Amino acid sequence: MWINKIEVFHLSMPMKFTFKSAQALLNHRETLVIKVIDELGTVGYGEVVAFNEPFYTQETLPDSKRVLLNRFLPQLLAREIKHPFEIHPWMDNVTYPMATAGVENALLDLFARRQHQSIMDTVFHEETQDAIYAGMVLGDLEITHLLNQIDDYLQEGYARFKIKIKPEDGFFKLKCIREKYPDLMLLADANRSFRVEQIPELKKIDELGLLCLEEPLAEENFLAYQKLQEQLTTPICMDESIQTVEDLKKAIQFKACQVVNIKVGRVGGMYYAQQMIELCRQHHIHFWIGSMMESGISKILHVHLASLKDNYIPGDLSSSRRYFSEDVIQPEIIASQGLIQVPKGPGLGVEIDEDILKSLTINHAILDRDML
Ligand SMILES: O=C(O)CCC(=O)c1ccccc1C(=O)O
Ligand SMILES: [Mg+2]
Repeated sequence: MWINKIEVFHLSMPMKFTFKSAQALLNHRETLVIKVIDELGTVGYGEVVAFNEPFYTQETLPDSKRVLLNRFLPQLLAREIKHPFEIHPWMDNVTYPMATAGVENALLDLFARRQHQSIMDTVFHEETQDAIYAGMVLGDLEITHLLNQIDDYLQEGYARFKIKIKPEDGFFKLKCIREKYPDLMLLADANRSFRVEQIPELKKIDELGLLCLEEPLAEENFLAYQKLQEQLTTPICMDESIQTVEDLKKAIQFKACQVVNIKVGRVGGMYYAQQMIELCRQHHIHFWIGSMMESGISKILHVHLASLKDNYIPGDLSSSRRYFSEDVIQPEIIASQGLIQVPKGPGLGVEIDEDILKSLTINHAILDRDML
């Protein structure tokens, strides 16, 4: 197939509240939506989920946008493609995993639509669930607010909660939650905020029966993680510490973690996400699906991935309305009684509302094969 036209929509989505983690404050979300159109007029969408600031990983949205418009997208228009994964040898997934993933995801959506297949059926050849359990992520909130939010979302049907923590009060908050809800499915994400001297705090957290502890250490070496995992019963979960398949192999070799949070953008696309899932399966590492406060285009892809039957826990996947007052996909994502339906149609299985997409766009670029 040939890609004849590519559109890049730079979105700015106002958030309904300010999200706070150990590393960042976020009150609006910018991403890039990539729309690809082939010679038959088939359309596919993908999203580049880099943040404006490098608080999570190194790639920033201005970097992704520059490399896409100057290099990746003109190169894509210039070659025939038999399968979306063919882009990986020449797109730089180490420096620009999120840009690469956005392009690959758009091509996969298009490719699957061409084949009249769901995006999961084009990549994985296995049975999947029709619905998945939703999971709520709560930022670093003041304790009474945090407990109230848990009450509210429990009533809405959410059963799994992830709390963003920092060294100063992470144990205190988790202990309060545990006292009120002894059986809650609970995990914590420290986003690399604990220094090695603060390991005693992590040992206290270890007593609270968490499903896993995500990215506890500021230390970026797997030996430190190995030593920590030896001292903890709670499984350590890696997120931003694993960006490439090589990183995952190293983490396995070091026994640095027992669990991996998979996000398609962070790892450079479904091609790598699938390789990582297979590696996890071979080495008895648990995996589950994260999220990045993105629009429905990337989030619904993660809903699809979370439909693999051996996910360790429900993902960071909640209703579109949790963060945004409107979503660019139709139907939007709805967690009802704690469940999200997995779309069945071709590609991502959802339609894009171009009116909403355009209303959220702050910059729009069009590349055409005729212009090469
Ligand atoms: O999308 C969500 O619901 C929040 C998920 C989350 O915690 C997160 C969101 C953006 C960047 C990094 C992370 C993370 O898991 O560390
Ligand atoms: Mg995380």
